[in-house]
Amino acid sequence: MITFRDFTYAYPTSESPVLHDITLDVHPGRFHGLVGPGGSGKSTLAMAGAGFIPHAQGGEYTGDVTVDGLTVGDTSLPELVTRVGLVQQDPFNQISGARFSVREEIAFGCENLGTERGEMVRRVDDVMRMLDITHLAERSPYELSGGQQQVIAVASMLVMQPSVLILDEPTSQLDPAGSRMVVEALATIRQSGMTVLLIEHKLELLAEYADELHVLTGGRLVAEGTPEEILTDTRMEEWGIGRPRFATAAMEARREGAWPSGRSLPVTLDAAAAGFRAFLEGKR
Ligand SMILES: Nc1ncnc2c1ncn2[C@@H]1O[C@H](COP(=O)(O)OP(=O)(O)OP(=O)(O)O)[C@@H](O)[C@H]1O
Repeated sequence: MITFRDFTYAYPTSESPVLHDITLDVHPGRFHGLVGPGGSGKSTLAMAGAGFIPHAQGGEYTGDVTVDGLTVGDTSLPELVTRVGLVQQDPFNQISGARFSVREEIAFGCENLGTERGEMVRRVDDVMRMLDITHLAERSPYELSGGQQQVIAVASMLVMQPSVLILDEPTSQLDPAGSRMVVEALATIRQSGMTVLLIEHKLELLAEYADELHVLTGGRLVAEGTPEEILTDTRMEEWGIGRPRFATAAMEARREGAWPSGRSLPVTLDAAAAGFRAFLEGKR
């Protein structure tokens, strides 16, 4: 579990705080999504959750962040790394450089944690299967595409089985099928009790898989709720986030009188199809 309590933070070179009064609970076994326009502070919040802020970045903060009850500011990074994994935005920066093959790269974190060898091999195989990268096992991580490196970065964190996993746009270089596979794997893995916080611009995927969404604009949390509540919020355009295509299509239809009256806007393809079907049935 991660908690933020009245957390305000400024980088060493910032003139004013980048995050303001963040109070947020990310619960075990729940899949939380974080959305916000560019520059709203999402990556900063991710780094604060993983302890890179303040330990690696420095800066000034007030308030608290805790991971599994440990106050991040008072806990060393090596201690935090055993509990919380961060998949950063640029996968290339996350490759250790210390290993030759994808299999060894994925195992690297477990080796550092001292995981027993048989257990480590089993976990690496499981994660590669889950993310459909078994065929890349003997390749060098450096000769892979950006999208493949992103999947390797996710695998390298999942294999350590942290109690909290924070991912900063892990699908930005992936095609729709690859993106869905990664987000689906996160939704599956959280059922084992892992806490997941995903920063993601692909709203349709959040609509389908997340339990709860948080909206960050200008360094402030301005809304939270279910995907249905957040993604159909009339302020989504004003916040610079947009909305799922299915909600936009239904809004257009509603303006034309072609959406069942009183029915809420859909955020998934299935909900949109059901709405249009209900409208057509009502016409018969
Ligand atoms: N190392 C840094 N030092 C000073 N300011 C920074 C640093 N990193 C980010 N910022 C500033 O903090 C603010 C929030 O940036 P952040 O990267 O957290 O936003 P973001 O929502 O993740 O953006 P994006 O979606 O574009 O990745 C921005 O104004 C950015 O310029």
